[in-house]
Amino acid sequence: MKVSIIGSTGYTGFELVKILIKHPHIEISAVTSDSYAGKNFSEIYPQLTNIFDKTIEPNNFEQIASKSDIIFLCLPHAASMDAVKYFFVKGKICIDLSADFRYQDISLYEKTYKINHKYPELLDFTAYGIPELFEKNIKSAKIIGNPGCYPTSIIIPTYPLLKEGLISPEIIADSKSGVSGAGKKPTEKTHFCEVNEDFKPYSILSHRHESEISSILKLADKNSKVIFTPHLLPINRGIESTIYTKSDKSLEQLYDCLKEYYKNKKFVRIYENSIPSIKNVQYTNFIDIALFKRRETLIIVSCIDNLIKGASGQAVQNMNLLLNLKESTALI
Ligand SMILES: NC(=O)C1=CN([C@@H]2O[C@H](COP(=O)(O)OP(=O)(O)OC[C@H]3O[C@@H](n4cnc5c(N)ncnc54)[C@H](OP(=O)(O)O)[C@@H]3O)[C@@H](O)[C@H]2O)C=CC1
Ligand SMILES: CC(=O)N[C@@H](CCC(=O)OP(=O)(O)O)C(=O)O
Repeated sequence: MKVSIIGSTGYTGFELVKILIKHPHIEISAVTSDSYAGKNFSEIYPQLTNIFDKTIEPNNFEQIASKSDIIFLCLPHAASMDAVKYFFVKGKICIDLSADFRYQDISLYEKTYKINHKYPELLDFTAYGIPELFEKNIKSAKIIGNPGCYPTSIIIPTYPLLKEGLISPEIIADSKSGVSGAGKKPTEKTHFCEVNEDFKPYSILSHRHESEISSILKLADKNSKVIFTPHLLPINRGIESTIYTKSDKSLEQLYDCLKEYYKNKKFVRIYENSIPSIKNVQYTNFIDIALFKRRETLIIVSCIDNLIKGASGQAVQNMNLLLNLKESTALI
């Protein structure tokens, strides 16, 4: 299969290239960026010198469509919409890493992102891309709304417990992310001097991922309510989420539920005797989860690499499912 990566010069694009050059059934036919068109990809990422030296192309959708079966879109929110529409009409499969196709409820998307969705009719062909939970939908979709990084770390451990009615629907998620979560372009909030040697929450009670998490968890338990507080960690990559809720079930019952739900799911690792940490998942597609309980209070700890399980790794996992390949092809 031939794939193209639109917005390839950003962090998720770079990770996609590194994964897809190892994929036995994939050829990367184009990588794009308007700012770097004409340059060699390895000039931007010298780590790939003599490994992936393809010339970067401009975002000419007609040319890209003519040489691709699958398109990964690594563009900011709103910028993806027109591209997805174009490639969908041409019969291509789109895996969109932005938030533009993550919501089935258009008004919730529009309220959260404060933009109008131009193509609500495409949502009928779209699946939310957590392969461990929505395999059937993903396999028949034409467009994958690849999840946000924080939502991935929170939804995977809580969805089964909510669905089985084992925990309270009121969830508080306290998450910390490395700075690559904010993309390659530094801002006033993310440049080195602002982040280094500091640690703080941001977007308290107003982060856009709260509605994404809530909308998916409501599929498991319609009464679920989420409070989500993100923090910026002075590290490059990785997310740790500490999630609090109540449960009158034993720790063993809760573990049994997760172990049963994810028993054949390679990338979900349930720790019973260790505490997950970012270092254990960096550069991998794993999500590591552990549970702790005192009286009625349940604490769930989960860790992912925001750029792999939280973005590009999960995107390739979704592609593998769509192509009926082994889910873990090219991924560790
Ligand atoms: N970083 C992360 O951990 C995660 C990111 N995501 C999402 O994935 C997407 C990509 O993120 P990331 O790689 O971090 O972003 P980056 O900012 O690192 O890269 C963005 C890419 O998109 C291009 N681009 C930016 N604006 C436009 C535009 N208006 N039109 C066309 N191209 C544009 C840039 O091209 P140029 O070379 O021209 O600058 C660059 O190639 C985003 O939607 C992000 O929210 C999802 C999960 C996790
Ligand atoms: C550290 C940091 O800034 N993180 C980003 C989330 C990145 C991500 O996964 O999300 P999207 O694909 O929804 O952008 C943020 O808080 O906006």
